Amino acid sequence: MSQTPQVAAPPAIPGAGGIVVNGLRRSFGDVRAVRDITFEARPGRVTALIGPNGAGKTTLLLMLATLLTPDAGTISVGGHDPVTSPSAVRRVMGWMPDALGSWNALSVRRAIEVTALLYGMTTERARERADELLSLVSLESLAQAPTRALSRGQKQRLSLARALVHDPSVLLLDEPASGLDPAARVALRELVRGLARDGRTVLVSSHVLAELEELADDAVYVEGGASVSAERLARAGAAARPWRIRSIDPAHLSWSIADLGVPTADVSTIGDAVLLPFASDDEAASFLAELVRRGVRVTAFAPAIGDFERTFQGLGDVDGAA
Ligand SMILES: Nc1ncnc2c1ncn2[C@@H]1O[C@H](COP(=O)(O)OP(=O)(O)OP(=O)(O)O)[C@@H](O)[C@H]1O
Repeated sequence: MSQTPQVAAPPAIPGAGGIVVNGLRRSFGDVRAVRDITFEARPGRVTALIGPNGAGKTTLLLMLATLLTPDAGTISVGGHDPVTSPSAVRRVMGWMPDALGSWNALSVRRAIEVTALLYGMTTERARERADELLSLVSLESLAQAPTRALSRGQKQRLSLARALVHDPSVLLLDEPASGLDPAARVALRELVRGLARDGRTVLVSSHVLAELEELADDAVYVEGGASVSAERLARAGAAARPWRIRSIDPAHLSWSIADLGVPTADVSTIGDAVLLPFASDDEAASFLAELVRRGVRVTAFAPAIGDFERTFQGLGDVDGAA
């Protein structure tokens, strides 16, 4: 992705790359879909947008993508305001919606070319760009297929190709991995990480937290239309999380756990692994040392859930407004 943009974007505000959102609000009639969202997504990093169903994520993305006007608050995308300078934002921003739009009759190649033409590229350059992107998202073999014939995962890849046509510096990805098979997910992760490494700002919305753990550097949590405060996040992130423990001798492991005074209610099993909650990494490390000291032959000892998931689950347990 080292293409020179074919459409020169107006100069962005120096030092104002990335996405900066402050006090954003948007209602639909009586429904306050977004009531107070504030966050920053920085260039060179992948930022996860995390929240339960109906939290306001899609409404937020639509406002960032210039497709919906906020009722209040400010937005800067790559240094431009989507409300006052929507065309400038569209030039620097690539948007991958959670479902590919129509254009059913067009071939895959043509769908990319037409997008490139809409961004003002010449016919020749649009063709070249289609070649580059078909290869990038591994759709060369389907270049002539009508887009209606694509599977869900193939449509996702075409959608990503279209979002990248104009080599944007800011990328908004809504559930990008949905429908992708495991190999395509790994390829997507590597592609997105590479795009961020090159200095782009990437904001990814997904419900699959395990996937975001491997993809994102930072996270913004949204709940009931509002971004969650740093203070609440810190409390949620401090909640105990389960660790998965395995041993060559499961009976010795179980017996030692009981002998160490762990309440039975805290112990659960998945297959041949034991799950135990620890309040901190320090507590987990001490417990492991004790197991080893007792001669338990431990083969695996690791958190069963990642940081994003622990925080997400912890938010359900801590009190207080977002
Ligand atoms: N056009 C609309 N008209 C009325 N209500 C809407 C509209 N769009 C969204 N909403 C409401 O706003 C709230 C936030 O919706 P939004 O789609 O932004 O949530 P989300 O976080 O993307 O949810 P999900 O994770 O389920 O996709 C929901 O209560 C939804 O019903």
